[in-house]
Amino acid sequence: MTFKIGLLGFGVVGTGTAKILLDPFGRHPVLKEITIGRVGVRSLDKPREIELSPQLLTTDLESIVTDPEIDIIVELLGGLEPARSLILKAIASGKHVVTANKAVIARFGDEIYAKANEKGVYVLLEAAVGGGIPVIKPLKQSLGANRISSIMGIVNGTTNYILTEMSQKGADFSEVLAKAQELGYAEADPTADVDGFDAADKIAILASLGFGGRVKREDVYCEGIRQVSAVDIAYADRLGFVIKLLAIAKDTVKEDSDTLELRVHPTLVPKTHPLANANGVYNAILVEGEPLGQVMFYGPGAGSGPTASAVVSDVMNIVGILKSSGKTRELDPLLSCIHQHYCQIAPMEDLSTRFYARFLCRDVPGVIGHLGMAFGDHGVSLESVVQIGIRGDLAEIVVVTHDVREGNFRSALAAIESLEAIDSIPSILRVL
Ligand SMILES: NC(=O)C1=CN([C@@H]2O[C@H](COP(=O)(O)OP(=O)(O)OC[C@H]3O[C@@H](n4cnc5c(N)ncnc54)[C@H](OP(=O)(O)O)[C@@H]3O)[C@@H](O)[C@H]2O)C=CC1
Ligand SMILES: N[C@@H](CC=O)C(=O)O
Ligand code: NA
Repeated sequence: MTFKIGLLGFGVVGTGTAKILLDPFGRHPVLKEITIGRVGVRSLDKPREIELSPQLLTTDLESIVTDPEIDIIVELLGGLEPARSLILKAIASGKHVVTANKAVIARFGDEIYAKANEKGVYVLLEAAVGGGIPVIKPLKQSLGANRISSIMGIVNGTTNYILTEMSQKGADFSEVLAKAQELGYAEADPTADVDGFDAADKIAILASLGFGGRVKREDVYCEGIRQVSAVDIAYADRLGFVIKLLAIAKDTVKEDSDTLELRVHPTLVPKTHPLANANGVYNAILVEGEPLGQVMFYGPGAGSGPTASAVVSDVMNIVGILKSSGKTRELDPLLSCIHQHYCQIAPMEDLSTRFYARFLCRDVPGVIGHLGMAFGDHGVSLESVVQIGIRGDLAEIVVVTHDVREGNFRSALAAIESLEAIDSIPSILRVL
């Protein structure tokens, strides 16, 4: 039996996917039954890493998703359109879909899965989060017996690569970003990586799987890494932390409500924490549930081969189902998506966390006292106050707070900003 896939996109991940499919020796035998039927690209003239028969390549992507010969559509275009419309057309034509496109799923997942369920087809997305790390399928299947209380991790390879190079080699932000683009880690528009949008897409997807409800993408609070400076990386290091872009989804069960914290931001992570040692393009996702406790998924979060590994595993899963149960059976509820309700998201001002803040102060007597008083007035207690340096004619003061309600911390900052001794507050970061 042979199963034909229609590949939409033949870039970094599309090429990696074709490489695996064209070289099945030593891999799972089911791969020998999968062939590439058509490949959709934007430009037919572009030089390609792999030579495919020219008849396979087309710029008419619609003809691929409606081709009766194709069993599975693999969407590796990126971006919102035409990816969304092509996925919907593929579903309407009765095709199963595999996608690596977190941007589309995080925004249009409800529409896509509603149509897929109506049509009785699968839409699998292992490559969309954590690249090559198996995390979607474990969340859907292997961890299904648990009550998940938190999912927290490093889910963007590009920014982790940038932060690692900055902190370990003192590298310059834009040079490292260019290198990440060269290595095929970054999105077509790297703003999605740098400003945290890609990580926000991914945590929206993970939260939906872990907490069993739909998540509106716009509900994810999101800060990127642009404001992380070499100065803060160095202070963090002295204080025993590394700075990581964390994506966090946490159940905050209170007496009368069950809400989720949902956020992406650079975070000071204690060097002893398991997430602190995921460096470079590696991702790490720490899931906590009852009764399991903690489990961590770790591995390459981006790049051609690792991401293609996840794409092809999804294709194989669908082929396995098609081989064993034919095309007419009901969808497996552990592989499909059946959520109906939307998760309630807690407002950021109610978040309780530690903060790191760096102040530039006029070196007048008693400035630390003024800072301490302003914090105290708003119920913010300080874990450490470190007056470390002099920058020009200004004193640089770094504080780390105890856990504090974000709303209180922001009110304290507003009061501090108006103090005569305060020149500016160049950085505010959360601490794990
Ligand atoms: N790169 C990575 O490490 C990872 C990527 N992903 C996701 O995988 C997907 C693909 O990413 P990646 O391979 O890096 O992207 P690339 O930019 O390398 O490749 C995109 C491919 O899609 C084709 N394409 C894009 N738009 C159109 C269009 N409008 N019409 C026809 N063809 C089009 C391009 O054609 P042409 O070649 O002619 O330009 C190219 O072949 C994205 O959703 C990304 O988020 C997920 C995990 C990791
Ligand atoms: N641009 C993304 C690619 C994988 O999802 C990243 O850097 O993680
Ligand atoms: Na994955």
